Amino acid sequence: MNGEAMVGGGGREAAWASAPGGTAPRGPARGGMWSAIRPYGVRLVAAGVAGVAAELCGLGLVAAAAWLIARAAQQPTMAALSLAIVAVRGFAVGKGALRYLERLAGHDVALRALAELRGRVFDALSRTPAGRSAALREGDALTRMVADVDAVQDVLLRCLLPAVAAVVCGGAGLVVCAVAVPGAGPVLGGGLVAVVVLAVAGAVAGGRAAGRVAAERRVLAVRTLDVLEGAEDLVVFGARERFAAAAGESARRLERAERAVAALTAVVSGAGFLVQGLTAVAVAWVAVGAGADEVAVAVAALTALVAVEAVLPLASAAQRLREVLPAWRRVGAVLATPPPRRPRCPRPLPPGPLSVELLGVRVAYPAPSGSGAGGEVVALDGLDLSVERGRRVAIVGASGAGKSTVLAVASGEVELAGGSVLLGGRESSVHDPDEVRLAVRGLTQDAHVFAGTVRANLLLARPGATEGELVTAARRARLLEVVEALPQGWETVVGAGGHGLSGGQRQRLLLARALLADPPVLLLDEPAEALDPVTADEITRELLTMPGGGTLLLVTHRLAALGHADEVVVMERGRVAQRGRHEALLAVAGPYRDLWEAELLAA
Ligand SMILES: Nc1ncnc2c1ncn2[C@@H]1O[C@H](COP(=O)(O)OP(=O)(O)OP(=O)(O)O)[C@@H](O)[C@H]1O
Repeated sequence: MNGEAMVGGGGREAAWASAPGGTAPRGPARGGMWSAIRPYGVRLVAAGVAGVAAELCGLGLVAAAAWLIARAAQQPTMAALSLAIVAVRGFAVGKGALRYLERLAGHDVALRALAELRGRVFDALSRTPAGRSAALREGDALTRMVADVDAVQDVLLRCLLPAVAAVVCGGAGLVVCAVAVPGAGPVLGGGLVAVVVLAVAGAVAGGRAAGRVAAERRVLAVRTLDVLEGAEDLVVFGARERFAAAAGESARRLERAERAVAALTAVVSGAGFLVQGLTAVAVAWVAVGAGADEVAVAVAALTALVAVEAVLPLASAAQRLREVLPAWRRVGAVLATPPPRRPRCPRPLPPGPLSVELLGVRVAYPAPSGSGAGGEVVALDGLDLSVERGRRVAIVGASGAGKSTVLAVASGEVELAGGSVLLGGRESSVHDPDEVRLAVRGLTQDAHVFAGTVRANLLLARPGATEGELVTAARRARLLEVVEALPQGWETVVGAGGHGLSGGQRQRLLLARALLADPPVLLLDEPAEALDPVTADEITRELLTMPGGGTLLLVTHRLAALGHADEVVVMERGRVAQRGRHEALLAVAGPYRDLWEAELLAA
């Protein structure tokens, strides 16, 4: 989690004044995918109408042309043909123009809806609770963001619009055919039903293959990301070939699954053309048998040909729908992430440092997928912890004891499975979540260095900071000596993720940024982790003794400087095992003394 909360859903928020319970969810309206498309409903209907009209023009063109050719063979006067000639020209021009309009309006809607949807998915991913975000932000999330969201375009352009046009045009063809030769109507009806059955059968048969394609794509995305992001580690550990081979195997499995889908598509299309030809022949045969004249026979047969052709896209639409439905559902699931709840009348936080109280807090993360553990990992198990305003408290404990989760709970970044959090004496839920996020923040383990100058990275925390404040924060974080040694000082440009800085320099920059923010509750998660022990202890001492500042919750593995902390909290398996002053804790046998002795031994 990034304590700086760079990403938020503010731009797309909707007021949910009618939500019950005094609080209202914040963010985009629920309703998932359709709510992103609904604003463009008029354009979508226009695209549908244009598509239907284009198909009808095509039908009219063939029917009028058939009539014209057959009638011309009877050598009537020119006047008897003039209307049909105009109609043929009109239908031909109309078909082209309307098809163009349909494509224009359809793609316009699809692209607008995609842009809207991408923003919403991005918002939803950014507010996904910590437990779930770990899985979502991997390669799988990348697939969802890109391929799954793109699939929505296909639902509109390749499923919905062709299906509407097919149904209307098939029905119109049936009417024209039945008017030309009444007995031919049921024959054409039979052909149309056969195509619909073929479409459904193709979609059902292709469902499993489409599911395999989607699953293989996901696996390939995750493996590709592993190979790209972990390239250096893979080379160091000599595992590059193995990982590349696994990614290659994934790509081959995807290819096989896609071939299966393509083969089925070819079979369904071939069968569709066969039905089309047979239907036209059968209609002509029935028309001749019914004693219709050659004009009616030509009109009925060619209309049947076009009507079935118009319905043929149903097969590919149904198959594509089967393929994109899982993507549609996955994006829907991401969008269904409940937005943080915001009180109807948020209470302002009191000024100055705030007290923090965690009462019976329980936090459970879903067990990592693929771990085989199933269920959940309990990170905090009924934790009670109160920190008075302005106090500087160190939180220590073995790895996995729940220290970082305590910080995430205090800043409201993680969902509680039980208990409550009080800030400044009031339930934190009565405050605006954005205000809480600004008031309770600092340095998290996965804080990010942005591409830009060192100065810009620091000012991100407090754009209005003076040069003096900048220098003080940098000095406290031992960043000043780093800045002075850089070629362009504060204006030195660093790459995304701190590229161009050493691990320790990056850590100092992130700490300086957190100190510059100077919030009412400062959270620092292992701020000196990447530094040598002497500097780490110096910085810890500085953080615990610096004048001013807010309430401090400092997670650390270094105990040497904790004599300066107002209190040390020792955590074990999601609970507070011990708490008190450093000296008092050392005086009794217990986990703190064990940690201390382990540190001495390591030193
Ligand atoms: N996103 C997550 N998904 C699943 N489990 C998680 C997640 N984050 C933390 N956990 C689990 O919750 C427990 C507490 O994690 P936490 O990060 O709070 O421990 P910690 O004391 O800060 O550890 P460390 O000192 O190693 O940073 C651990 O068992 C961890 O595996």
